[in-house]
Amino acid sequence: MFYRMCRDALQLQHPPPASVEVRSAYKKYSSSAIVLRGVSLTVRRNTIYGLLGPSGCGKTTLLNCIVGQTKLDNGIINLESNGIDDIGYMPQDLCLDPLLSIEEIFIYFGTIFGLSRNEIITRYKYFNNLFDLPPRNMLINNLSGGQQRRVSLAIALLHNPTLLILDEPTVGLDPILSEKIWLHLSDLSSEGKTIIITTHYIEEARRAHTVGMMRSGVILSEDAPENLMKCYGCSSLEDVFLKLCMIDTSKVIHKTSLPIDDEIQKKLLPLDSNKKFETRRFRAQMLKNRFLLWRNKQMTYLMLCLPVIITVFFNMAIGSDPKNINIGIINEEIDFRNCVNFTYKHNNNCFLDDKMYGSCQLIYQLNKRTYKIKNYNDIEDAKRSIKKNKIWALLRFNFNYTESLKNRVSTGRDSTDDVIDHSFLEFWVDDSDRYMSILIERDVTLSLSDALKNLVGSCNDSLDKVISYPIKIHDAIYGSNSGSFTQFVAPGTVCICMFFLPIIFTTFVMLDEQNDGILDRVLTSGMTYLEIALAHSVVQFTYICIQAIEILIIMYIFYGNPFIGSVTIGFSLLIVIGITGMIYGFVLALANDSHFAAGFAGIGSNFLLMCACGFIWPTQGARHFVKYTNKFVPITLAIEALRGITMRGWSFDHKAVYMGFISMFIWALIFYIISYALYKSKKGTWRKV
Ligand SMILES: Nc1ncnc2c1ncn2[C@@H]1O[C@H](COP(=O)(O)OP(=O)(O)OP(=O)(O)O)[C@@H](O)[C@H]1O
Repeated sequence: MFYRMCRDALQLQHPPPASVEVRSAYKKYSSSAIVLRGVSLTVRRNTIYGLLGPSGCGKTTLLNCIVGQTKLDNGIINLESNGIDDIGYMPQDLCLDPLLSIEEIFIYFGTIFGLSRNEIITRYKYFNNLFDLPPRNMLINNLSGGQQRRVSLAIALLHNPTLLILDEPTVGLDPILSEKIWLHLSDLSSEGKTIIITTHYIEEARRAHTVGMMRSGVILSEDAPENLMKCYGCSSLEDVFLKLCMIDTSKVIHKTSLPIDDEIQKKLLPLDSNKKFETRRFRAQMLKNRFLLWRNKQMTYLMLCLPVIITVFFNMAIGSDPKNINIGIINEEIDFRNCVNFTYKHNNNCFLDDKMYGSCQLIYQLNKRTYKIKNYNDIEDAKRSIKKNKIWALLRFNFNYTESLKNRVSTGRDSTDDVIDHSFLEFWVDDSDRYMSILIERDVTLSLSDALKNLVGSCNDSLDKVISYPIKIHDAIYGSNSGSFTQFVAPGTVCICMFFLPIIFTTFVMLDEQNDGILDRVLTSGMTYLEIALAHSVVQFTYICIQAIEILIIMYIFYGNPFIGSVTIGFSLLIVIGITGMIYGFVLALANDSHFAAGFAGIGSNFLLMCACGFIWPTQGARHFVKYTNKFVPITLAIEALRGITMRGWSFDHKAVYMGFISMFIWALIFYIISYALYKSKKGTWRKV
């Protein structure tokens, strides 16, 4: 009561109009974290308003609400300023990109606010003089805490805004510099600026025109410092604050529910009415990207080298048949060391007339296919060797193997059971590695076929035909008859590379943006998520094009994998895949708050995708529901399309090719919708809470 009378007596007759008005502001982060409990304050035009209060009382939350970064649950905020460019906000933390230099930070924020390069340089020189800034080429990361705060303050003042909101600008600074800052703020207020400043140093706030004392989410008192001291009969603001706390604590602390009157914010705050896209801000973001690419050369090299490394390693490691495989032989018809004494090759000999051994012929053919032969006498001993992985397979020739073959060939269907039995080659294999066992079986069968051809030699023509398989294999319609596994997997590898690399880059770059409040500060400067995403897309698109060219050159020119279709269509498909991967990267960045979680989600989803997309195994071989759903997995149809383009020369008019494109467009659209929905639902850094 006494205070009110005293205040009324001291009140100015015609106070300046309000520049910022907050009425009954309520904000809670959760039911147990009510931070603002009906804050009301008035900041007069061209004055300095010192917002004082202990740590955690809600000062930063209130400032965030004023700049529009955080939304009130209840209450009204009225700002005199028209647009976001009218506000200069210095957050409590640094919130500046640590990898940029001071000069680059000035250029970045200056461009956001539409300053010309000359204006930026002039402003830099001015602040350099005023705040004694470090050399302009120094990285933010390498500055001391005090130097960082000075740069941060200079950035908030850079575009000469009418309303300045400064969250503890003097914390940690030496007294001379704090003094300089306060003097400068006083000059600014007399030049027509309005300033809200928070500080822990209560006495420092004596220089403010008005002081608001805040505790537990309410303003306990608000007046000129000298009025407060006079009315409360104190000699310092510290004492006033102590007195206020003792008077009001009980009233304030227990007031936890929201007010009944539901007056909500009606007037749009500058951030809300900000345009979604402005060329100057897009240009600023592009500049920042360029600075960061230049600074972060390691990342740039990695993005350019990774496709090359993956493609080279793929061609070196995958698809070639294994060589020098150990195979055991039990040869009962002749000591295999003596094979060299007998005719191996087709020498116009006929095994019906000459002394030739079928076992020796087969060993010769296996040697030609680089198999290493190990001799065994005992079958159990040889099987033990298979179990110990010393040999992969075992072949056993009966003591009269060649003789039985001769009889079988000569007597045909009249051959006895013994003859038939002894003419069989016995074969055991280690099937724990299915691909190896298939290869060995194939090679043994082919070697046997070649060995038989040599054995019959020039016996007579019909015999040659009788012993060969009853099939005529003509030239392949697509591909070659001797196509390798590499050629089958190459399109899948290319598509996965083109899909996966943009996912990693986009996810990590977009998550980096939100690190340490950097995004918050930039958004508060007016930048929008759309501008950031578009500027990133330009960089990513450039990478996608370069990566596609690298991969095509290495996979199809350097390593000579078949590519008989249109290069333009193949290249376009890779670009579409890359763009879809990029949009999926946005989804991961929006769906996860940390690099760690996004990394897991990215690697996990890609692993699933690789299993189902037919990259390593034909989709027709999938089982159960995967068989019916794998074509709906991203890039399955794109891989089929690329295989059609490269191996079969198909063009756009072929269903497989246009379906590959259509499927990628649909997935891009789905990812876009998901990322948009995530963005809309996102609270915190990306959107206002
Ligand atoms: N995003 C959030 N979610 C939940 N609680 C939050 C969030 N941000 C702030 N708080 C809580 O709100 C309270 C007020 O925080 P705020 O940062 O506004 O205080 P402050 O007065 O600025 O403190 P200081 O001077 O230490 O910066 C704190 O208890 C804090 O833990």
